[in-house]
Amino acid sequence: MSLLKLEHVTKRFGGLTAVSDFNLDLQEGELVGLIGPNGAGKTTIFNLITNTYLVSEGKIILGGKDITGMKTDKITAEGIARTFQNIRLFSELTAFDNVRTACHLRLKSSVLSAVFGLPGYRKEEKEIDDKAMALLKTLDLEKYKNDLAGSLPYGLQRKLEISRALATNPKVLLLDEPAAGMNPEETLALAALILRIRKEFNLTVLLIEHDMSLVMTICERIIVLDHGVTIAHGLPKEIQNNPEVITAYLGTGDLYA
Ligand SMILES: Nc1ncnc2c1ncn2[C@@H]1O[C@H](COP(=O)(O)OP(=O)(O)OP(=O)(O)O)[C@@H](O)[C@H]1O
Repeated sequence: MSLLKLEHVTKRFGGLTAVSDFNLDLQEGELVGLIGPNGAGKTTIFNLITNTYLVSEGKIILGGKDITGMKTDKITAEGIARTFQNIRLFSELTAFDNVRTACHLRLKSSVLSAVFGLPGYRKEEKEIDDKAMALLKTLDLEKYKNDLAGSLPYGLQRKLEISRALATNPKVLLLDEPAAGMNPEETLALAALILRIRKEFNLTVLLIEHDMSLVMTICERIIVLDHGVTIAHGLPKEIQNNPEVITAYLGTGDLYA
């Protein structure tokens, strides 16, 4: 079943067309890779899906509902979560509190019940603590729960970002270069982790990644962008042998990294 659709999506920044007539039909449960050389328009697509940038043209549809132009927090509530290329954590908060704050995005109690510490609010706070702890466990981060996020090694910060994204109960998870800064061993573990959380949380995943070993191993299909234009779309094997893709990457060495 189709879960997330982008129809003829275009984004212009003044005279620059960062994304041009982009189409995507993400099926429920799929893991799709979005690749392309630097500046191809990949992160812009994430920013369009989450309405961090307003589309210039086109539509974004989630589960049959048009979410184009919807406020970013409503899009989160509709079930889309993301991580960022440049990690965005509260570096002065502990790992636990980072996940807790993300869980609060789904809090149901009113401000009034929070101010007066009413039972409903206290119950919800306890549920949030439990959920945050469970998420840290899922990502093998529980032993770092009291460490400040900013003090964690890069690879662990990336995992903490994923646990924050999961805290909002997403249907669709947008991962923006989750392997950046990871060594080959960590990247291998990340591949297993992405597959595991997809299953455990019934996720549909769109993955931006420069690490081709990761993309080619775990993605079921791949979309390739170059200068905002989709130049190829297919199975990992097809993409690896596509002459246009090889040309786009020529000189970057990324495709066979
Ligand atoms: N807010 C903005 N204002 C103006 N131009 C922008 C803005 N955001 C992105 N761009 C431009 O849009 C193009 C696509 O950028 P984008 O960050 O989406 O590429 P990318 O494929 O994610 O690249 P990378 O792999 O290096 O992260 C680039 O030319 C970039 O400079």
